[in-house]
Amino acid sequence: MTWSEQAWVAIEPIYQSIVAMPFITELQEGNLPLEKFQFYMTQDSGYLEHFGRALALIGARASDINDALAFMRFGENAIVVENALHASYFQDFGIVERGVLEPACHHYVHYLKSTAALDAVEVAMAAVLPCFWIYKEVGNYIYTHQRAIGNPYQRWIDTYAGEDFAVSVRRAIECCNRVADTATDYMRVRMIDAFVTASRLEYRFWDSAYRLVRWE
Ligand SMILES: Cc1ncc(CO)c(N)n1
Repeated sequence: MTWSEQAWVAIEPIYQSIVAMPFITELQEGNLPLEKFQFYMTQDSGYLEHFGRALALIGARASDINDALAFMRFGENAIVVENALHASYFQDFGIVERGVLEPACHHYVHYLKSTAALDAVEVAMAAVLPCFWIYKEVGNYIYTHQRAIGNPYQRWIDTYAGEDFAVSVRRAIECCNRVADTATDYMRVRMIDAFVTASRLEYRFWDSAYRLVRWE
């Protein structure tokens, strides 16, 4: 089994709980309450900025020059997408400002930034992989299961179900497999742990948006 196949087996139960969660089923049906989507969007805007910074840092730390370039581009892209959110989605969905990072988002971005800065670069690459891979799978899942015509959230679905995003996802998976090939067993296990942790944080991110969890 490749490292990525092993990693996906480890998160399969988390992935199954994600696609069953009300945030996802209602997004798919187009009946997710606006307030919950607005909460998600503001948090995702903050998330993407910091995710972009973490990716650029991983790029700076990557040993292979092509991996460095790939991660720097991923980082740039995350921030470009953040700008697009600000420019269009914020207006479309009546969001005035981003606001503070609420607990789930705060936890996730700081986990990614500290892992990118202080852990082995292989572990950092594995920690950011769910952000690519789970979104791709969830985007495809919603796209194939949707029935609603005129879903207000269609553009969001199309972004993550689209081929442009798929290319980045394949590249990120390939990179993790390559570094895992020459890593020690201990390092491969730590990479899996990071992949599982970030997947749990993806679950939390959606769940907290659905429940509108804010700082006390
Ligand atoms: C929380 C989260 N994870 C992953 C992505 C996809 O890059 C996103 N936009 N938001």
